[in-house]
Amino acid sequence: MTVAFGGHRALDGVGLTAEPGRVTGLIGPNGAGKSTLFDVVSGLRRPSAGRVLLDGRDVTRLGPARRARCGLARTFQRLELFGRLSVRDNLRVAAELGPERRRADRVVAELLDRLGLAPIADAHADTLPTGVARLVEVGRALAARPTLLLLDEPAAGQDGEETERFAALLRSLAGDGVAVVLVEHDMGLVMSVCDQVHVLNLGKIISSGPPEVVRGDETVLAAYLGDA
Ligand SMILES: Nc1ncnc2c1ncn2[C@@H]1O[C@H](COP(=O)(O)OP(=O)(O)OP(=O)(O)O)[C@@H](O)[C@H]1O
Repeated sequence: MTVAFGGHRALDGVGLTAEPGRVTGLIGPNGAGKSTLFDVVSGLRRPSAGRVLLDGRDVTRLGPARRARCGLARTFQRLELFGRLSVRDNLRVAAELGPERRRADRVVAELLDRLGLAPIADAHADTLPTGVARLVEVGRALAARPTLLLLDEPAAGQDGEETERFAALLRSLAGDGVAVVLVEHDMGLVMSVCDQVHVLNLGKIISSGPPEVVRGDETVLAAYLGDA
């Protein structure tokens, strides 16, 4: 896909595949184009060129709501929770719109438990520390029972212990068959949970491969040091 803002190409012929049962990492310096790519995949932005396929179906012309019904869910770098609602109700809103709306109560209870949020189920979202609020946003995405889950910096604001629990959650989601795409600046998390990592720089993929290969790629190091 390609996205042009005037003469500037935020994405320039970028292609990647997210496989079911795999965690796919998307990393790159600030401004590389990661969030723009999520916007194109989730339908918030039309690409200037290119296509988005979901389970082989071309969804490029579908809006975000239709794509959500096809099994796509995402979180946002800037939190988009309903601040005046409780943690439970944030999850419930999504569960009641999802494919299991008839058993929304059970979906919410299961997610509160799986994400360790049960003790704070009644807290208002706008009272939560950022790291916990991000987890609620992940929970809200999961309430839609996605087959493709896009996570935009979900671990920002989490402490070490929270990040470790979060890594286990990501692996267990992949174990359930979800295709997870992770945009994240925490390299420890990316390298420990991803099966495949793509590195974006200035709108182009400059390296792809398993974490251990990408980590040793000199082009990647140079891009992060502002040299590529
Ligand atoms: N609406 C817009 N209009 C013009 N330029 C934009 C717009 N949105 C993003 N850009 C530009 O596109 C490029 C990619 O931005 P994007 O937010 O996708 O990067 P990113 O990799 O997600 O960065 P970060 O890690 O800082 O979140 C940047 O140069 C940014 O300034």
